[in-house]
Amino acid sequence: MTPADDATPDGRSALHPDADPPAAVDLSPELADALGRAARTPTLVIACDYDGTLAPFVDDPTLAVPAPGAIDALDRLAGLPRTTVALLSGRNREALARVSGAVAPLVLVGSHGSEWEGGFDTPLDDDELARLDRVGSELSEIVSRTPGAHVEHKPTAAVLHVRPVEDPALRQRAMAEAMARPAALDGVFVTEGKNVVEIAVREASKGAAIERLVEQTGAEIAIFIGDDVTDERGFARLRDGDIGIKVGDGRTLATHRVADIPAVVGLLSRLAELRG
Ligand SMILES: O=P(O)(O)OC[C@H]1O[C@H](O[C@H]2O[C@H](CO)[C@@H](O)[C@H](O)[C@H]2O)[C@H](O)[C@@H](O)[C@@H]1O
Repeated sequence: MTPADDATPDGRSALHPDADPPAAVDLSPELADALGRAARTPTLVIACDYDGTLAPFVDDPTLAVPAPGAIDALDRLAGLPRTTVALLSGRNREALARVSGAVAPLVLVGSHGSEWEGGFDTPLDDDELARLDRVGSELSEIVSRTPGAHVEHKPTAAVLHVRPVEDPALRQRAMAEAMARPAALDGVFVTEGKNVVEIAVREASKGAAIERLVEQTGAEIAIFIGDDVTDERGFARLRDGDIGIKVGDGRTLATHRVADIPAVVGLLSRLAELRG
């Protein structure tokens, strides 16, 4: 099925009719203050990670739809003056568009910040293509011996997924083999995420993507919300006065934290009310 096959007349995917927004959420006083400041700033960028931030984790990445109210809150914000809202994901851009159902004016940035509306700034050269092919083959060989595992192929990376592998020993073995072999090749960039090892032939950073959004818009404040280790590269590049929000547990460079995805939807809705 192509993206157009399941599109509704407004261009949004029929996979995700938006549901009612969640109940109001309790925010820390510090985060409530920060949102107030963001609401009053003339030009604002809001960048959100996707999986684990707007969409709950599921075994099949093609079925990871947004939480109820998430896209609605982002749409409300994106409809406000001088407010740029981006989905900033490790997924390739086409997959991000399909699962999220997000359409313009929401900005979609894929492949950990390196894939924009016009594609990649520079296409892969022959060496990179050959390396990507080898990484994909080696991961496929590991998958052939690991029931439940699968490989996700992206324009600049291949990803080993082990979330559906029931046996923890097999899961661990597959991850270890990926780290010992394709991830150890010269010229690859490795990211260990939640039940995934991603092996890319191009380096990408969500931090650089946030900086690009800020540069394009002249935003005084950028908000970045994310849950995974890859999102730390985004938090690390925020400026004084920007607002980093970590979702869930774990060490982080973010200045604020919320418990879960419903809290993300709640804070986005609150921000839309304050700025609207
Ligand atoms: O940067 P993100 O938007 O958070 O994307 C990170 C990776 O997300 C996807 O994998 C994760 O979600 C899957 C679906 O819920 C889950 O099965 C997997 O275990 C998670 O790691 C996506 O498939 C990857 O390509 C992204 O890099």
